[in-house]
Amino acid sequence: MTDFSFELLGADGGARRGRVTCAHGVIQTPAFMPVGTAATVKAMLPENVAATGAEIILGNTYHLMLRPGAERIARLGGLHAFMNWPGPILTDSGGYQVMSLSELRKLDENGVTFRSHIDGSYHTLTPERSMEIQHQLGSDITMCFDECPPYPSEKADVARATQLSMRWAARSRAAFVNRPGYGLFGINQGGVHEDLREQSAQALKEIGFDGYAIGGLAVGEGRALMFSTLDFTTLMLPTDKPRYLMGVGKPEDLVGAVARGVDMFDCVLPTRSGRTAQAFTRRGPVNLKNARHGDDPRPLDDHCSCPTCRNYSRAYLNHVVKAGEIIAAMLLTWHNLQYYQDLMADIRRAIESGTFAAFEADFQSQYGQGDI
Ligand SMILES: Nc1nc2cc3nc(NCCc4ccc(CCO)cc4)[nH]c3cc2c(=O)[nH]1
Ligand SMILES: [Zn+2]
Repeated sequence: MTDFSFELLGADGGARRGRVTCAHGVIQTPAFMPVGTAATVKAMLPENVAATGAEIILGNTYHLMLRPGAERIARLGGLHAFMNWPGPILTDSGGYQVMSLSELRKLDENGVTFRSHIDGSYHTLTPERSMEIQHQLGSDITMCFDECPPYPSEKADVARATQLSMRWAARSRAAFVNRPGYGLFGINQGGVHEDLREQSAQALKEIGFDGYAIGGLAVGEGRALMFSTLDFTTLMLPTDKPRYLMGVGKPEDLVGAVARGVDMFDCVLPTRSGRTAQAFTRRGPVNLKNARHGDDPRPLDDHCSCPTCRNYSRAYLNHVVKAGEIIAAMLLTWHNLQYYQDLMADIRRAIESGTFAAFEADFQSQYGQGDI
């Protein structure tokens, strides 16, 4: 079995081109991970997710522990077999989802106790339990158990949450089952504060991880503050390990974060938008509910090779969206995931050819022009 590894293949300014090797395959970076929260990338068959070019997907400890249960998935052969996704899977550790989805009961040094948003039953997550669940799922990349402070927060509370998260990172590392091909990522915290980010980066590097995520962002701070925080945070992290910006983001966020040294991303935006009639195109987002599409025979994006753009008109998409047809979610999700993967492929090619700065300028001039 090959070891978990990251190869830095090249760089262009702050942008990096790399390759992650793990048990279930190889991931070209910069990479975007479609979100498969409840063991499904919503409205997509796994083979069609792969057809978009996605090489790795994200799963969630929080959702799968509540339903159908981590032990049950383990008995059925693990998450890859269960959901029929043969490629790499990264799982988030649950802390962020507890805070954003459940009725929190208690957070203390040991972990969090909460009520399920599904049936109100009580559950506890600790670093040790989160590691056990992600092991039972069979994740290629396990995330440390952390606390993501909300935005805005008093600096003192960000400091408290950051220091707790670093103690939990050490407990996560100690509880993680080391296997060739399987990696554990630390999660840098510190809000928008350079000194707290530095303390967190030092603590994580002393423990030692296979990759370093940047947490605590995409929590409402806005793009400018996210980018200014990235400007100093990525430089604190090891250059020879993958850097993963959690929960990001819009196409403009991806391009700007790659420019600042980020290698991996995940976001629910392309899939959630696919279910709410929003489509991404190289000229910006398009709302298919808009009546102006009702007679438009053109495809969504004539540069896109996805089945939606090859076989359907905007008029048809407008119709099935307004009719609330299931095919609307299928076609728009497929297109959005293809758009995100094509954007990442274009980014990787631009870094390889040393033209990323021109790519970023061209992207910004075209995107957001509004749809014709
Ligand atoms: N373990 C851990 N996980 C995280 C997940 C995150 N996800 C985000 N942001 C997602 C924001 C987000 C939420 C919804 C939509 C679609 C509708 O607009 C898009 C983005 N920030 C995040 C921070 C953390 C973090 O520190 N630690
Ligand atoms: Zn398309």
